[in-house]
Amino acid sequence: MTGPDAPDALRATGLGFRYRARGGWTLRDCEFTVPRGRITALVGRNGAGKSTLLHLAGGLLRPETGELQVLGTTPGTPQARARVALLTQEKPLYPRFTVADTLLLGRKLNSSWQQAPAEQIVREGDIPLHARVGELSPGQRSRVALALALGKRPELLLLDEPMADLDPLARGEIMATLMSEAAEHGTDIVLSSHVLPEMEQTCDWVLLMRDGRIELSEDADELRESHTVLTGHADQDGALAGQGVVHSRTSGRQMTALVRRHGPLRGDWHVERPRLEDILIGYLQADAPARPAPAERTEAA
Ligand SMILES: Nc1ncnc2c1ncn2[C@@H]1O[C@H](COP(=O)(O)OP(=O)(O)OP(=O)(O)O)[C@@H](O)[C@H]1O
Repeated sequence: MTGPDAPDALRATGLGFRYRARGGWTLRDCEFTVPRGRITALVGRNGAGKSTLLHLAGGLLRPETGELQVLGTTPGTPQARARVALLTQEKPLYPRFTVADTLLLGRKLNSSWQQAPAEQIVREGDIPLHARVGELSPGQRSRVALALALGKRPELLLLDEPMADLDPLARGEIMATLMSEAAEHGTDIVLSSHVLPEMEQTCDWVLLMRDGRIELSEDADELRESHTVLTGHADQDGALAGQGVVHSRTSGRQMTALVRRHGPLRGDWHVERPRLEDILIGYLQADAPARPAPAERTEAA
């Protein structure tokens, strides 16, 4: 089901999780929605909790507190498994199987299996169908794992750094295939990656994690609209009171700041519209979540 009444691609309320061996909370108080029809960039520093969140969404882990829904269903249930595909960093494949055997297994296990997109991904990588998976390079194995995930023709595709070991040309091809899948079949994609420039053209929703919490879950264009990069004399930083300063740095007398605009700007600034990449880097560089404007603090008090 799509349209305004369709369940969200992802919805979390009070979501918390901890690994038993570790003790402390890995995810805490996560509240967010990702609407349908989006290609989502899942970003955050190493250890922020991205893989854990994707494992929960794929049904490999269970929440300790709260709830996470995928397409309106509980992850890991047969209904969710039929509609959601998760590609983890481990990319579990049978090394003794040939590529053809691997795709055949995908076909046998999935009633919605589509051979054509799966084979396309493999052929684009010049991977012989008779090659054994265990003898492929890591990048080639990534391709086969992606082929398996796409062949399932999922409604929601969860990808955990799927292209980390692919060469730049392969990355471009895979991205293009993912985009055309999303456009043709309305596939929702959540893509965890540290390669921010790749997110610029492809992603239209951002899920940004910090220390196990969700800091942003927002439309990419709204983020671009609401943020500004300011450059000016450092002695006027007081003029930024009331703005949401995400991150700033001073070099000599010059200050550069990424700001979430709240009302008119004071001071004498050179103003630039940031790319999505600039915004994400600003949030990742910040030591703490962006300060709310004082007006909001007053309301909340
Ligand atoms: N199986 C596990 N057992 C115990 N702790 C774990 C396990 N997997 C991850 N963690 C811990 O949970 C935290 C979040 O890890 P996670 O892999 O979800 O982060 P991430 O954002 O995906 O990181 P990266 O960008 O490095 O892939 C980290 O502190 C990590 O050490």
